[in-house]
Amino acid sequence: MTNIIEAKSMTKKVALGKENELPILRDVNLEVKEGEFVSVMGPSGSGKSTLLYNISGMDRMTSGSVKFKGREIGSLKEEELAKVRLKTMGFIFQDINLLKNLSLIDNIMFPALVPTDADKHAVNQRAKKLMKMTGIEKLANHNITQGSGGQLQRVGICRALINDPDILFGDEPTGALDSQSTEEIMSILAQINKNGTTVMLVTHDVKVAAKTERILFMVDGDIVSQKKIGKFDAQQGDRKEREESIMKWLMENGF
Ligand SMILES: Nc1ncnc2c1ncn2[C@@H]1O[C@H](COP(=O)(O)OP(=O)(O)OP(=O)(O)O)[C@@H](O)[C@H]1O
Repeated sequence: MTNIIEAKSMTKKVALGKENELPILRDVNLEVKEGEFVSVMGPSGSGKSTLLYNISGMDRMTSGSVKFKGREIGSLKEEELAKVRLKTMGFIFQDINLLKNLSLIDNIMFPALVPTDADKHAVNQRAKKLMKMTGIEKLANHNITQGSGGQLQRVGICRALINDPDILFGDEPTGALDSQSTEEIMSILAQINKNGTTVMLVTHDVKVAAKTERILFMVDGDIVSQKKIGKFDAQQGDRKEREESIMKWLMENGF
């Protein structure tokens, strides 16, 4: 299978006062295959979010190489990079950041209406289809005060998918949700992945990681270990074994 992401010797340093630099990513190498469902775990402050932001071009790495679909993103100008992000990457976060003056469906449509020649009707149809897929079609004309956390995260997912991205990045997308909503969001993400979209999530939650197929473990700005567990299939009934094997592996890695 082709790599959608290939990162080599990626470093990120931030200035600490006038003369010191703090390394946040240290020589990270990473490959993600098209269609994979990957999660990133690790202690707080180990650089998980920074990794996600730097491979997606939301932040600029200090040195190294990141190829997205074979294209070096570090060499793209800001405007070109913004286009790549808008058209080929979707992002979901713990804080969903919806616009409060827009209805939920308008929030979802928003990223697709950035190009001035966008076909509004087609975008509206796609937004409705996504809302149906995530089970929130009845909330189209509601505003953000009228949805639960889980429902609003589904809105966030629909918004992230409106431009039909190749990859969906999530930074703790279930971090603020109860266990039932977390389950529902993970089922939706699994379905999206099954439909062909690559998914990469940062999570602290073993139950979330157990629904992904490969887990990366970060310590002090580098990926120090990884565990492949294969795609999750709810029918197989091995959820507990998956969670236990991840916990064991995390403990072996000193987590
Ligand atoms: N712009 C910045 N300036 C200074 N320090 C930063 C900056 N960005 C990140 N850091 C530091 O780099 C480290 C890694 O941050 P990051 O948010 O990537 O970690 P994380 O593993 O995602 O943590 P958490 O699980 O707590 O969200 C942290 O110590 C953080 O404080």
